[in-house]
Amino acid sequence: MTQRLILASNNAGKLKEFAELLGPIGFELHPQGEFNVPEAEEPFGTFVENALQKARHAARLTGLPALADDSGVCVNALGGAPGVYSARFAGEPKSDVRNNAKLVADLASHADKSAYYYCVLVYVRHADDPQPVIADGVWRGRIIDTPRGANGFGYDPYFLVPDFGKTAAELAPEEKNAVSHRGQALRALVDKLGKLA
Ligand SMILES: O=c1nc[nH]c2c1ncn2[C@H]1C[C@H](O)[C@@H](COP(=O)(O)OP(=O)(O)OP(=O)(O)O)O1
Ligand SMILES: [Mg+2]
Repeated sequence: MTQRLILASNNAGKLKEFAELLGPIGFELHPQGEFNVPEAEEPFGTFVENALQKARHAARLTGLPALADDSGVCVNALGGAPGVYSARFAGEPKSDVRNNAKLVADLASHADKSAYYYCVLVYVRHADDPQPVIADGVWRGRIIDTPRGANGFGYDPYFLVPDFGKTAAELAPEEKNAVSHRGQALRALVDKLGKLA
């Protein structure tokens, strides 16, 4: 049986990855934009609080179950920055180009380029769901200063994945989904939903 689900995101890169991951396993996905849901506030200092806020916001405005993703890149030499502030690292309005330029500049004087992507997903059955389903994922790599690849989104052209010798933007979509922070989190979430069903 297919399950209708609102994706509580306006990020086209995320929406594409969710469609690739969830479409084939029986979810009928609707980006929140289809319901004219505006972007939720993300005022918190933790990924999980922001994801919960986004999921509740979409569920409240649509009356449907909602899935939200809050994610970012955490750089060890920068004390975990940009982390939860990844989307607005270089200020408003959000810009991947300026975020990546700032990341490379901030790291220039550091030898340690290690980093990881983090993703937390929150699923709510309705806005006041007392049992949100939560799962997360981590994907380790390092930041390079010259972009490579045209796939993916965000920081992907600068995120080198040692196991592949490629950036996340050089991986095919299915390769990225198989190992990424988002892919890991989503498989864990689906597993939990199955157990609850
Ligand atoms: O796989 C990824 N590949 C590249 N970059 C990524 C990835 N995953 C997260 N990121 C970056 C993009 C953005 O700078 C931030 C997420 O910010 P975040 O607030 O969660 O998303 P967003 O504002 O773009 O869309 P929305 O809140 O509507 O879901 O981390
Ligand atoms: Mg956001």
